[in-house]
Amino acid sequence: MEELPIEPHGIFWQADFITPEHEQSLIHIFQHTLQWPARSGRLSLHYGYTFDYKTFGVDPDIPFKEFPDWLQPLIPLVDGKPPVQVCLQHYAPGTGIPPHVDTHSTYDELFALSLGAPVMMQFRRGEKRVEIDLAPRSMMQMSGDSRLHWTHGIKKRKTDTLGDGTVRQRRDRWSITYRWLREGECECGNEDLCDTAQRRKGVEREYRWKQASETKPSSAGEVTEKGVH
Ligand SMILES: O=C(O)CCC(=O)C(=O)O
Ligand SMILES: [Fe+2]
Repeated sequence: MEELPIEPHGIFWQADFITPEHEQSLIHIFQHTLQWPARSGRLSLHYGYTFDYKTFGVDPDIPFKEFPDWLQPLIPLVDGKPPVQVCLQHYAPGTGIPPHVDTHSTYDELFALSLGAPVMMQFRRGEKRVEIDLAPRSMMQMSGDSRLHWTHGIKKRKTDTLGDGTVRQRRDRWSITYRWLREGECECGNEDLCDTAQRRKGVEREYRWKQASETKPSSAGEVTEKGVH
């Protein structure tokens, strides 16, 4: 894979990860053999451990689901290891995914394979916005800054405007995201985006407040002030 020479840093790319024929056979399976949830919006099917939308981690109560036959040849290995969690998503035209970072504390490596129609993904950091055209059959890896310090999302809309001003209609798109579990804690320290940094900040805040109230019984005004910071 090659790193894209852009900001955000850390996006690695492999065009044509599979052939158009292979892609068509997968889309046929997605459309005709899989049971999708009966609702509108972005739809997800989970393999391996299941993503838990309450904790944004893996759901410990749902047993590991074996990867189906069609998924086996599409599994990337990191240091020889397959992902623990694979999510197939269907985006009908007009659907998207809100800007987010995949949970720092739970996941380490992150890959995404795009199938079907292309779509623009937006990366954001502060005021910065970078649009990346996710071409079908491309495999993307988000690592480093792109993984930890920028959010990524897909706007809910029916068209995308390309760099040259062309307006492109959205069509059905599928993505397969692959996640590996993090060993140890995330040390990125980004208090806006990292749940580990946020937890540590919370622990420290509570600890300081507790220490202050234990060692120096103070007026209600002071306690309130310490509680806020
Ligand atoms: O659809 C994609 O390419 C990416 C989806 C995504 O960001 C996610 O599932 O966390
Ligand atoms: Fe994501």
